[in-house]
Amino acid sequence: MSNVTLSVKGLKKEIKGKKIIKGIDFELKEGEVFGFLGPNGSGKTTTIRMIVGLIKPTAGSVEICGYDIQKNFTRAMENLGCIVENPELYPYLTGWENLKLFSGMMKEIKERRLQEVVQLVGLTKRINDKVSTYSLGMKQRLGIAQALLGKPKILILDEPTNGLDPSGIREMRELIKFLATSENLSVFVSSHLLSEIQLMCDRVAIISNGAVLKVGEVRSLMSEQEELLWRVSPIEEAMTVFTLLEVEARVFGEYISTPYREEDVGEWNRKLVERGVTVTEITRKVPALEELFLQLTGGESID
Ligand SMILES: Nc1ncnc2c1ncn2[C@@H]1O[C@H](COP(=O)(O)OP(=O)(O)OP(=O)(O)O)[C@@H](O)[C@H]1O
Repeated sequence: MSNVTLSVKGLKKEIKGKKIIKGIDFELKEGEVFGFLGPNGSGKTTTIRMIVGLIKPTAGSVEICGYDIQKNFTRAMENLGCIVENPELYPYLTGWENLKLFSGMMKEIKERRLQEVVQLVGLTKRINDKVSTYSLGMKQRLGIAQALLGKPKILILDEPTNGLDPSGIREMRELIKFLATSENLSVFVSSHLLSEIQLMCDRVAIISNGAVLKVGEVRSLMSEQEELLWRVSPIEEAMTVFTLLEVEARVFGEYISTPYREEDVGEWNRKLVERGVTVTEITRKVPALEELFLQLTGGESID
């Protein structure tokens, strides 16, 4: 997992004097799902458009498998598959015909590869049906199949679960994780939903206002356990109650800290009150990643 496939350094974009991307850096490694998380308007799409060569950076560099996109564009792009806006599909053709047409525009794609990508995205049964009969999730998967035809090392997906129903979201998430592990692909996924990133990514970069605020492993950013802080009186009596309940509790200044267990909070509170403890406040302390994202979004875009 240590081979770097994509390296973004000091990337900036200014449009009409407005600094949209303010010098961002991150790397993608082989076989990982990398989340690009930020509220709407934070600069995710602009960054992606620069990575895939749709717009030119004002400054900085993008290297794909060691090829600088400014100097070696074709070589760089051979290693990259992407769906930036909606995938280009012809609804009156079948899935297979769409793939065939698309592969005709690329060099040396064998029929065998077409079959492989169809299988990878789980469309074998429906591939000979017209695309107009596909669900949005199936269209997205066909788009991913197209993007995989040239055996890229990196797959870039801009908000891949947007507009999908819950089962479509789950399937897309599973597919993304599967592609990273089974094909050793680096998958770059942008999203404005923290919950999505938590469920499918190994690492995450958080972008706000055109700047990357944090890059890190999702697991370590999440590992800070969720806690409950109890403001209670008297503290000693409350500690006795938690001990009797076999809850791991510790005194924390004027508070008692316990693990957060949604299903038990009511019961613990009742037991405290029964023993004559006054509970004046119960606060849930969220993990670092969620807290940071809540601050960025003002709590609005979070699921
Ligand atoms: N061509 C442009 N001209 C002027 N401003 C632009 C242009 N493209 C993007 N912007 C501005 O740059 C900022 C970042 O936009 P961008 O689309 O990259 O954000 P985003 O994170 O992808 O959000 P969303 O998910 O809403 O698309 C926004 O404020 C947007 O209005």
